[in-house]
Amino acid sequence: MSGRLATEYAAWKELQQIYDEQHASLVLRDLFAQDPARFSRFSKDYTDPTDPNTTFLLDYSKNLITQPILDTLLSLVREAGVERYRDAMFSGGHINNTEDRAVLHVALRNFDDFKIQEDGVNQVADVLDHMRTFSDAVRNGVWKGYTGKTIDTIVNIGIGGSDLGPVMVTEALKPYSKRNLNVRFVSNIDGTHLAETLRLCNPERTLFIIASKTFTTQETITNAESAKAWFLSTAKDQAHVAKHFVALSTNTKAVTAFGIDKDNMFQFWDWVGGRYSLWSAIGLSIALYIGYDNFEQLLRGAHGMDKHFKETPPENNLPVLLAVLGIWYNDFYGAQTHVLLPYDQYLHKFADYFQQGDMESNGKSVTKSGERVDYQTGPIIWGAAGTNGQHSFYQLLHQGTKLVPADFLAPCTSHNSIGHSKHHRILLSNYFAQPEALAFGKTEEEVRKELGPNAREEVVKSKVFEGNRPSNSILFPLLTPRTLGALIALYEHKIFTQGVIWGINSFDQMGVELGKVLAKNILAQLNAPEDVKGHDSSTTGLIHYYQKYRKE
Ligand SMILES: O=P(O)(O)OC[C@H]1O[C@](O)(CO)[C@@H](O)[C@@H]1O
Repeated sequence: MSGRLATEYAAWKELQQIYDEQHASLVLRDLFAQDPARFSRFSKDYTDPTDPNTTFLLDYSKNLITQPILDTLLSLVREAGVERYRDAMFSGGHINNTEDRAVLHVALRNFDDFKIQEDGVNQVADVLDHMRTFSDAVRNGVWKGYTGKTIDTIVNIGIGGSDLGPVMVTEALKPYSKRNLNVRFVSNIDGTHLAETLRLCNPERTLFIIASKTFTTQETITNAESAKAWFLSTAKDQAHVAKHFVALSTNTKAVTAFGIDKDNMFQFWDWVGGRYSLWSAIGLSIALYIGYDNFEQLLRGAHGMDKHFKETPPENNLPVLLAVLGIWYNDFYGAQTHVLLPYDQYLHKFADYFQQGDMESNGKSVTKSGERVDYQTGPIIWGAAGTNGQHSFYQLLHQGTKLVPADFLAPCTSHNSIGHSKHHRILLSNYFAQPEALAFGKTEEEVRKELGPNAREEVVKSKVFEGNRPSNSILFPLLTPRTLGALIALYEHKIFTQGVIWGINSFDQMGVELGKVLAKNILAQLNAPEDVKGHDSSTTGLIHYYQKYRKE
């Protein structure tokens, strides 16, 4: 167990010194002017080691780095033992030290390549087989509802990692779906989410997937109970539940207590973290929606990236490069956030997904050995699909006072070539233009030249773009299941690498517990004003106000 403070590393101290001495002179305009080979120096073509057709380009030349800075960042990787930790993860080491668990989402997409020893790993193939058989049966119409009709709607009930991955991937891979099968997601405990979804469902033709690793999550279990009540209000007979409810969980006892047949349960294991679980049985809604073969392609794409991450030295290792660039801004430039900007409508949930993936993993302030960090850890992740973001928050990205490192992602070819790809050409012209504008800006001199000698001073100043705002660009031929798998795994391993450098445990989520406990206590006090006890005056006042105005 490492858990060393990152500030103790020699490379960290060196980076601080480099930042102090050089940051004022790290100007992208100059760096590009000085080095005509900057793009080829700081970009990499990725080719899946298991499939030459899965490729993408990572251009990281528009970052505030020089080769010596990058070398020092990579020394930090070596000093922090990233490679050792990576190997420990891949071999089933209990790197989730607070919960004493292995971290083996890589075993879910391994296809017998890496040798991994851990209970349950030898069952992965069986669960995948179960998923294949079941999803084929539903998609082919062999699996029927209680009145003999085929299934036309899947409703996944789950939250957090049991929701966000399937939501993101089913949106991203919509072109691969069988269009006569709808997939819907209910996550929020707010009854509106379930009610509005059920309005769109026919109980005779709806399959509910109850997705919960623990099968104790209040939101999911409450939504599942209400969905079952809704179903039984039409189906009447409890025996019909078996044809319309399946469970994805590690908790067999709770699943059977809920009334779901053991045969209709898809198993996974405690070494699969919720936010890393879309590759497991939690991906059943994905397999149902896009077909098992496409789901397997997604897994294979992720496996290719796993192999790259495991076998490539840091200087050519794409997740490692993204990780250290993030650290450079987060810890030395003081950037608080990182924005994900996919120029692909199908990826419109990508940032939402990695909000949990990154922030639940690296939003920690003590090291693995329990020491308070004296530096910044995980950034705030946010974003939106281009070009919508441009008409919303890009003003701040270009001219605001905050530094927001950005990742731009786009496919060279769209799945929808309407207008002879006119839309896509316009979209991509923006994808190319925005990082350029962020990096190189527009000088006062350029503005004056453009506006002429009579321009008002305040107008001139307002039109200046300082530039020097860093970004990465990721460009891929087409958004396929395999490419998406690779991209997700790229970011997963970036998060892993950063967590190791910061010395934190990226695989627990203690920070979500306190609110849950307080809510449970408050729920028992909501009936009468005299029950409201043990709170501060603000919380008490808020609950009293609610009690005065609520209607059942
Ligand atoms: O799958 P479960 O056990 O219902 O948990 C759902 C989510 O709740 C959390 O534990 C906390 O938000 C997440 O890590 C997890 O993805």
